Amino acid sequence: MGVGWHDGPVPETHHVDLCIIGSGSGNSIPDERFDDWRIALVDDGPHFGGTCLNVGCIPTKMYVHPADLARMPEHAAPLGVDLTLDQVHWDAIRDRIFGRIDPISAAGERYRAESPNIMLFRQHARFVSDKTLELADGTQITADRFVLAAGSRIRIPDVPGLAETPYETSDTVMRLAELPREMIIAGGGYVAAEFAHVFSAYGTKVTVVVRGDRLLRHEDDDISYRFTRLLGERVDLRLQHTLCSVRPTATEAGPGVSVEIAGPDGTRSCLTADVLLVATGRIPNGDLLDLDRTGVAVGENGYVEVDDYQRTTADGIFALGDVSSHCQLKHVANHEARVVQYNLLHPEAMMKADHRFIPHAVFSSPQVAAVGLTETEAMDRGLDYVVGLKPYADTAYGWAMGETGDHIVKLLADPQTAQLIGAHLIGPEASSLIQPLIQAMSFGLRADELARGQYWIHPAMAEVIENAVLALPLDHRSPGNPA
Ligand SMILES: Cc1cc2nc3c(=O)[nH]c(=O)nc-3n(C[C@H](O)[C@H](O)[C@H](O)COP(=O)(O)OP(=O)(O)OC[C@H]3O[C@@H](n4cnc5c(N)ncnc54)[C@H](O)[C@@H]3O)c2cc1C
Ligand SMILES: NC(=O)c1ccc[n+]([C@@H]2O[C@H](COP(=O)([O-])OP(=O)(O)OC[C@H]3O[C@@H](n4cnc5c(N)ncnc54)[C@H](O)[C@@H]3O)[C@@H](O)[C@H]2O)c1
Repeated sequence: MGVGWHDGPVPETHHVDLCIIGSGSGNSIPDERFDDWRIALVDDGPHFGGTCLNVGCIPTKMYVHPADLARMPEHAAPLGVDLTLDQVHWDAIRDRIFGRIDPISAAGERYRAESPNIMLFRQHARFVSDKTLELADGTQITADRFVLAAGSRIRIPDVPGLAETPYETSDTVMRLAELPREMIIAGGGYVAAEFAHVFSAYGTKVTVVVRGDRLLRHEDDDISYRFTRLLGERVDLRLQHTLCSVRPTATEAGPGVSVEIAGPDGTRSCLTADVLLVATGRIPNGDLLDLDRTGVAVGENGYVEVDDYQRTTADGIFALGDVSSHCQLKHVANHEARVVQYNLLHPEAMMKADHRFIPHAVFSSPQVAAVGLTETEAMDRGLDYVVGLKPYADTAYGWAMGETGDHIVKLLADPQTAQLIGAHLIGPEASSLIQPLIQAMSFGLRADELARGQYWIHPAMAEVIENAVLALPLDHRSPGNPA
């Protein structure tokens, strides 16, 4: 049986047409067009269906919506409406979310297990030789084609004491038995921004420890500094602080954590809480697959290298999603899964993935959404660009909502071609409002056409997009159009 990494009886061997590693986005590949393919689907996760469904996009946003509701009294009071938040029922929120998600995951697993042409293996897999995969129980799978959809896992920082201290991650924090009274969040990215909103809205006292001078440092400066200031009004932000050490504590109230942090001048201080949430990024899972044994090259920071067709450096092996994409976003993994699916079915006429305009959104409060270049990136590239900026407060719907000027839409455009090159939003419904801007960039619509070539419903919130486009110093006259 060759180079096994297990002890035990002689294992089984299977040959299939296609082997998919990862039941997240990889699971969307087999449809009825693959009914005459023999397929092996391998996943080692505790829940079938990958990150987005079980511990990612879907449950987090199901936590965000009740958090937005819990903040309604704050939003309503300045408008003359007194609301009171009586209580947040953590167990009811949690059980609604997982009462919905867990059966979907289980049904998905059952469906695949019962599919006549699919063998489902719920084990860890790694390559032992060219196009030969070995599972934890020693089963070997050879395949004509492989799809690596193995995702990413949480990066745990090397902090003294952390390994000996109970802590939470995004994989675990959503299933806590009780709402924490106090929480320390380490990190200043997506996960920190979203959970700081969720838990503080539910009533947890949240402290966020961030290495840099702001959260969401990859956003445009006008957005990230604004977001940091606004979140700082609701939670205790320790900017420019590093984690020195962590240790478990026990008080009358129960077990907890003590975290020593150091500020920019080296001054040390101590934070305590009942829960520590580590939110310091994710690393791709390629390193756990022994990819060198099958000729798959791994590039910078451990991401599997792929070409425009999602092909790895090994013939017949494709990769998609977090294992190969620096973006680590579900809509990117979904797009790439569609590309891989097409290319498996059409090997003679493959299609390319489209990575030109990848948007993202942070579902915090306020929401943040962006696509394209930040102003700093445009400057660094030496591009000629113009800026259009509009506060929500300058639009009729902004007046209705009592907007004060904190929330903005900022656009960058090329003054020669009038093409948008970047869009950055912070404010209500940013994740939805950005869509016409993504559309304009994707289809090459000029900014002046976008503003004046269609009706914008008055006085809807989307007028802030229209007005931001009109604020770009371009010639917006376009005869014969609705406006
Ligand atoms: C808290 C959180 C919130 C998020 N929110 C959003 C959001 O709002 N919007 C958004 O676009 N993205 C969001 N994301 C990111 C998104 O979830 C991921 O980009 C996406 O799920 C990645 O999909 P994938 O198919 O590449 O990998 P996954 O869905 O992670 O699937 C990989 C699967 O492969 C299995 N696996 C890995 N290695 C092996 C192996 N060697 N053998 C067997 N099985 C293996 C894993 O167990 C896993 O089930 C969020 C992520 C997190 C953590
Ligand atoms: N709305 C969304 O689309 C969404 C939501 C959540 C997560 N995600 C995805 O999940 C990924 C993981 O999210 P995340 O917030 O964990 O990662 P992130 O990359 O967004 O942020 C990581 C943060 O941790 C900090 N950090 C890294 N190492 C550290 C260390 N040793 N000590 C202290 N701080 C450290 C970084 O400076 C950064 O602030 C994201 O990259 C994103 O793609 C997306």
